[in-house]
Amino acid sequence: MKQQLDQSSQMSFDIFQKINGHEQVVFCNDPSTGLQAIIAIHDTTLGPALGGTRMYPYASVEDALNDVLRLSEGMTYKCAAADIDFGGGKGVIIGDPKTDKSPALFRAYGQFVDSLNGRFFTGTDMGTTMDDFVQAAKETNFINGIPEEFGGGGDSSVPTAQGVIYGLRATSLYLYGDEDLSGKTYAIQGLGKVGFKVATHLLEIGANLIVTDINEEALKAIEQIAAEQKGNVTIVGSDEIYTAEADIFIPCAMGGILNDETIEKLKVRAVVGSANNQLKEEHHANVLHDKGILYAPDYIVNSGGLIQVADELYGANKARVLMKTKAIYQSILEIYQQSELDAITTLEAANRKCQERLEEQRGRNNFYRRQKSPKWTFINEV
Ligand SMILES: NC(=O)C1=CN([C@@H]2O[C@H](COP(=O)(O)OP(=O)(O)OC[C@H]3O[C@@H](n4cnc5c(N)ncnc54)[C@H](O)[C@@H]3O)[C@@H](O)[C@H]2O)C=CC1
Ligand SMILES: O=C(O)CCC(=O)C(=O)O
Repeated sequence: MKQQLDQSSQMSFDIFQKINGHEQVVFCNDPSTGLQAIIAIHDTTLGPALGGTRMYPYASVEDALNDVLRLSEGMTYKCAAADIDFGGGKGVIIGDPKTDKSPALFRAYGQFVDSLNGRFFTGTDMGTTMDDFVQAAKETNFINGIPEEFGGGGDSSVPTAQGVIYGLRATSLYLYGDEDLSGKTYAIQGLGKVGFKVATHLLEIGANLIVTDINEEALKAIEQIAAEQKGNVTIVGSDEIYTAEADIFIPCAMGGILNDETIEKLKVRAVVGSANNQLKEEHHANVLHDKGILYAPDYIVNSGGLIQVADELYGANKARVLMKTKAIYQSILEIYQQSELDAITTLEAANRKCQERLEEQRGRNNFYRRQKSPKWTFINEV
């Protein structure tokens, strides 16, 4: 017995070390549906936690935990940067989205979300779709980004993709003195919900694309659109995307793709994409900076989806969503300018801005309670 107690106290210690900086981490286990999920709530200084739920065939529980911890922390910064009264949270479901999904699994997940009683709101992310969350929404009200006919604000990847386009325009203005995106070449990694919309828009305006995806159907679909529009698309392998001769690299798949190995290969002038946690580690922002590659902080570029789902919780308003999404353009430009002025990386410039907002608000309410709904601070600005 003694030995068992010692072991368990050792384990608790390790877990608490690992989740240090997070308020709450919930392990969700439902053997009958096969659901194994982790929900992480990083910081509710600004309001209840908000963040999508990812489904991915993680190689280990530790990988899943690492991912959800980092993603939820990113959401705290994303909310602060977008001036949204929500905090950082995220969910991950361990499983293959192609083979392990079922309506029952998402209903079981919905029950776990409901058990948090409003401390965590969630919806789609990589590997999950609106249909999945229509199932989850049968069990809880704390779901967003579902179709309008089910009471949601619709597909959040639409404003996310719009935000990426605004980020690209700001980058183009900063680098080339002209925000026009046509005629340039873009390397896109991932043609899913966000990447496909970005690619389609760029083709429509006459840009050249170099694309990669592990999903053959997505590649065929973009080829077809290019053929219809007489656009220029080159398909490359997963590794070749890093050596693509392009103006801007647009990562729209998984995180950690900007690392020692890949940055070395990059031939682009800037990186502007939707993928969360693009930098493998924070110091990779310096590696990019030293190489003269402009990095648009991911959590600012990809905040369009968050802007929409946060708005939805107060009654969806498309004009307000578009207005706030457009602000990504100005935010990105300001971050580039601040980084140049202070001779710091763009990531540091963005982080400083977020830390200031968090500090300013910390005294107000440092632990969200459901009885105290956050107040919408953004009134009649449309
Ligand atoms: N959907 C949204 O509104 C938001 C998405 N994001 C982030 O943007 C990224 C993309 O999200 P979604 O488009 O929603 O996901 P998705 O699951 O719809 O699309 C991801 C695409 O990447 C492809 N992919 C996966 N591994 C790959 C690899 N090794 N090489 C090339 N392609 C690969 C997949 O086949 C898929 O087509 C994720 O990192 C997500 O967290 C961030 C903010 C909001
Ligand atoms: O886009 C969403 O649906 C929610 C926000 C989110 O999870 C994200 O920005 O990563």
